[in-house]
Amino acid sequence: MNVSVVGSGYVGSSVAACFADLGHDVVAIDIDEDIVERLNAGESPIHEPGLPELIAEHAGGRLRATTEHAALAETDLTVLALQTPSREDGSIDLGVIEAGLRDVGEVLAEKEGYHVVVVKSTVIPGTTDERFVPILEEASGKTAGEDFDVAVNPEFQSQGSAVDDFLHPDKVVWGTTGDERTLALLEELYDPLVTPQDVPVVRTGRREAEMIKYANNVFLASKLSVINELGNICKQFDVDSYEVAEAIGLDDRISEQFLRSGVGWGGSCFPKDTDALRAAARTSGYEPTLLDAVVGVNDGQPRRMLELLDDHVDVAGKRVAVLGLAFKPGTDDIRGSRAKLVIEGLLDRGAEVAAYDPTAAADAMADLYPDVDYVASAEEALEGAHGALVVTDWDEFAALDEAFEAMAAPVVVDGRRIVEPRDGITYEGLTW
Ligand SMILES: NC(=O)C1=CN([C@@H]2O[C@H](COP(=O)(O)OP(=O)(O)OC[C@H]3O[C@@H](n4cnc5c(N)ncnc54)[C@H](O)[C@@H]3O)[C@@H](O)[C@H]2O)C=CC1
Ligand SMILES: O=C(O)[C@H]1O[C@H](OP(=O)(O)OP(=O)(O)OC[C@H]2O[C@@H](n3ccc(=O)[nH]c3=O)[C@H](O)[C@@H]2O)[C@H](O)[C@@H](O)[C@@H]1O
Repeated sequence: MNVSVVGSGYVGSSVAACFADLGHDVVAIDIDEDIVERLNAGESPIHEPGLPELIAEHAGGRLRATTEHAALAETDLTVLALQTPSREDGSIDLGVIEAGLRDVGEVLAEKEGYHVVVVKSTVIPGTTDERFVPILEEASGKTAGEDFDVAVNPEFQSQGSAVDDFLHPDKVVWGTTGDERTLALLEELYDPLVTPQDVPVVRTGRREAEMIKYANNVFLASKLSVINELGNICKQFDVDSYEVAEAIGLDDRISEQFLRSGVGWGGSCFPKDTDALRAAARTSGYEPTLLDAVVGVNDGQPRRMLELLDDHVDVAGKRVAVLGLAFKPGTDDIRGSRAKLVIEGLLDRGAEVAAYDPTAAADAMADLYPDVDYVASAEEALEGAHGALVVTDWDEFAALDEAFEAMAAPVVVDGRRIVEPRDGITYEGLTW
């Protein structure tokens, strides 16, 4: 089928390439000319394993990109993958997505035939019913449910494994009003994915689909804060929290996944989604006390890391290595990265920070912290350092060995349990 994807960032570019790979003709629309040029040149606009290969294979064939929203008129269905960032107070900022919806609505005004707009962005329950549908009706002059429809289809892919997650999902969620034409188009869109793998499809209402996305992310973030708090308590009692996690993970009701404790969860979504849901809950008159604590524990982890370093060295005026800047391995994204709090803590202490990440994450970090020395290798960061803080679990940090010998004071505080303790270094695990 002919599909348009509006927004070709982290989600949109992988979703567009994956739908093309599933056999659809896809046009990716973005206002960023650089992204459009790269996609049309067969290049990935982001660092994401497997994505360059898919884009190279389909660009110029089933995948094309444009800055012109008018292209969506030639498609049956438009997937919206626009950003929904946080405002200062943590609440969701709908400015970009609402502007994008107006662009879409203006094209729908001219289009003949039924069209479905699929909201893939993460939005607070009720947003599609109460804000998006009226915007589309006003911009198009048409009636939802008659001339066009809006469905909610949240995305559960993780950065660093987005392509694999998209092509092998645990579930697919379709929030609709129950309109048969809309469901038929969603079935056609997802059939090449769900039928061969028998993927569970959750057919639900739009508000429920919106909430399912938050519940999924906030539950996982909460699970991490629980294991981080347990890890902090383990450290007090000289207990290895990873042994504890391995044992409790054998209980199917707990499950082994998302039990890696350490410097905490970051990323483009866990922080913004927990904040947005807390803010929305408060506005609705409900105090989300547990979720407040979930965020509180998370914010405390980088501080604990710095305090562990303080126990061994006074870092004022000394070089300290920060290993890893991306919020997780497999991505160059620094949104919500714990490295920011770690760097800020070190700069506050008057340390000279030498930071390394294997991806282009350093370029983005340099805009925020220009005084940090961004170096080209972990070895270079460690050379002459009076301490090393391991923030991202990149595999290459596990392979570091003799590099620690070049440190001026070999104190390693590991926030991800990626470095092996060894003779010659003072090793502190954050939660073990
Ligand atoms: N990043 C992730 O892994 C995941 C993100 N999500 C959700 O998906 C949504 C998108 O997130 P990201 O892809 O990370 O955002 P992003 O910021 O990487 O991408 C958004 C893209 O939309 C483009 N854009 C902005 N206005 C436009 C317009 N009017 N017309 C066309 N393009 C426009 C921007 O240039 C940008 O390339 C968010 O709601 C997020 O919460 C959901 C699951 C995973
Ligand atoms: O809405 C989103 O954007 C996405 O958010 C997360 O995906 P993502 O943030 O890309 O990556 P995760 O693997 O979930 O990691 C998030 C953070 O948790 C941390 N984490 C993860 C797992 C773990 O055991 N311990 C741990 O500290 C990671 O280091 C990272 O900082 C969810 O896992 C996806 O399902 C969701 O679609």
